[in-house]
Amino acid sequence: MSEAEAKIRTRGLSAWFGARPVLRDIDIDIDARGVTAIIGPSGCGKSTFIRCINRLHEMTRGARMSGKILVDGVEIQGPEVDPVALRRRIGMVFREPNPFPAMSIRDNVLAGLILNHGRPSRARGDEIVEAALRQAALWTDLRDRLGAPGTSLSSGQQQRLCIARTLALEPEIVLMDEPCSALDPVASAKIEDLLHELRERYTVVIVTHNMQQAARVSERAAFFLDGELIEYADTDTIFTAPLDKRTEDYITGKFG
Ligand SMILES: Nc1ncnc2c1ncn2[C@@H]1O[C@H](COP(=O)(O)OP(=O)(O)OP(=O)(O)O)[C@@H](O)[C@H]1O
Repeated sequence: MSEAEAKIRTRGLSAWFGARPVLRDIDIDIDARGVTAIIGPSGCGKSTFIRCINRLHEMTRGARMSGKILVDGVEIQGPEVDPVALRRRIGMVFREPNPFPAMSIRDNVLAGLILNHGRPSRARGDEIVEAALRQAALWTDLRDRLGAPGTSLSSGQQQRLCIARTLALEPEIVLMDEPCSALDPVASAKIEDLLHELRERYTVVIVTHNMQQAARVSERAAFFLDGELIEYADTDTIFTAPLDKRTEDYITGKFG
């Protein structure tokens, strides 16, 4: 993987909560487009890693990071980078579906845009809502009830609505933190199907504790342990011929 091609590059990325180190010296290059899975046992720093990439980590009291994160070769921590603008380019989907309860489905999709740029015209809003719901595979189901509350949907639909809300901002990178952990297997399968579509257009980085899911949805996988990046390779290699014994022990279920 050449450095010039990497969409996201970290060099010596370390992170702390208070005095406690949770990421140590992570160097990784993530190519544009496709899905990269971040795997590893609970507490190994997976969420912290992706929260550094969109500068959410630094919003936590007492949390800090050092090292470099580059997106398209440009450092994202510099004082000249506006974290809010950065988060439009680097969207995030969280574990629990979190649509805004007081808002309609339509306004939920537009929420990020309204916050950033004000309410678009009716016609432009319609276009954005349709495009985002289509990408989230919700348009056919929801086109006739866009005025209903976002919370009237099933939890799987709510999570896809949150994905639509992220996509409405036309991000380049989509970070997902265990997006299926609150969903049943059928709803999880729908999100996985969606990932197969999104990989064509976006650079997706997904944290998952589900090995089968990582194997199904990702092209590349990074195994973290105790805040360190132990191994990073194409997903087939990680699952069939890992180089590091610790990766092998983890993927074969010996710990974690
Ligand atoms: N807000 C916080 N304050 C203090 N420590 C935290 C905070 N959030 C996470 N940690 C600690 O930092 C370490 C890394 O957490 P992180 O959530 O990044 O791990 P993870 O691999 O995503 O874990 P899990 O799979 O359980 O979510 C853990 O030991 C966790 O307890």
